[in-house]
Amino acid sequence: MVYRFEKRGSGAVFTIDRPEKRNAINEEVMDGLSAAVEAVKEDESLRYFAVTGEGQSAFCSGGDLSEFHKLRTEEEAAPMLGKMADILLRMSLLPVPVIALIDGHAVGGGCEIATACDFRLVREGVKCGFIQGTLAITTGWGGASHLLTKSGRQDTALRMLTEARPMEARELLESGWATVLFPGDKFEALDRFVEPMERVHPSVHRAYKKAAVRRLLSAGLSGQVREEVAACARLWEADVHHEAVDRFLNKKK
Ligand SMILES: CC[C@@H](C(=O)O)C(=O)SCCNC(=O)CCNC(=O)[C@H](O)C(C)(C)COP(=O)(O)OP(=O)(O)OC[C@H]1O[C@@H](n2cnc3c(N)ncnc32)[C@H](O)[C@@H]1OP(=O)(O)O
Repeated sequence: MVYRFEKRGSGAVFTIDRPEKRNAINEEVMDGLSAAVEAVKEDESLRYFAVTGEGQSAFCSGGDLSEFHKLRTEEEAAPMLGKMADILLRMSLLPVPVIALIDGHAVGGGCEIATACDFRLVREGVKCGFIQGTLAITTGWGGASHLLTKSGRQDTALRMLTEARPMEARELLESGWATVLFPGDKFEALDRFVEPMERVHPSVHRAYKKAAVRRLLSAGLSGQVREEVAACARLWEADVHHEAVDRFLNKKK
């Protein structure tokens, strides 16, 4: 199994379990996350949903380039991008707070998954970034739309996207992307984070989350995500993108 979905205390945790691939996302992980999102949506006993990655090397390294490199054209890339963008959109609209528990680097689509969450708990020393630009593509899973919709400062958000570099944890906190930084064990950090929430009746969380969802939808998030998928698919088929992915996949050969 390349993922785990488990209840934990008052919440549920989805763990991407491909540490040897730095928790890169393939179709099987996508299907697992999609099913987990549906299960959380239907389970009224849950107070939160957390997403994390196995091990401390990576939260998630984005799309599995060895698998998705087979997609060559705009028409081939668009369904894969659209599928994950839809899963992340549904995750962001869940009726409970959604938490990214980031214990290792989050790059590319990994950074998009984290951005689609309501909160980002980042271990000190970890780096996160929208590095897609180094592969001559934009974000294709809706990450830029989530970032630009939720971010207080458009200049900060655009800088993160256009510089396309992994950022230090301290910088991520200062930019407002990271909610908190934590030292040490990720589940202790998660428990510390949810403990004050657990003193409040869950119906209050659900009511506030509904207000947050209304704000996202009234800002036109769904349509922006669709446009983002299409823009990434157009760039995907260019030689400059395929050459950059070849360089990554062949770097040790
Ligand atoms: C497709 C959607 C698109 C989007 O819409 O956002 C994307 O996500 S584009 C993908 C962006 N991701 C990348 O460019 C890959 C980034 N990976 C890294 O920068 C590094 O791997 C890391 C996450 C910083 C970790 O570095 P390190 O600990 O030094 O590990 P290695 O680089 O040696 O990797 C170990 C192993 O894992 C393979 N790997 C890593 N990431 C991916 C990936 N995204 N897809 C496929 N495989 C990946 C890497 O090739 C190594 O394999 P072996 O050489 O066989 O051990």
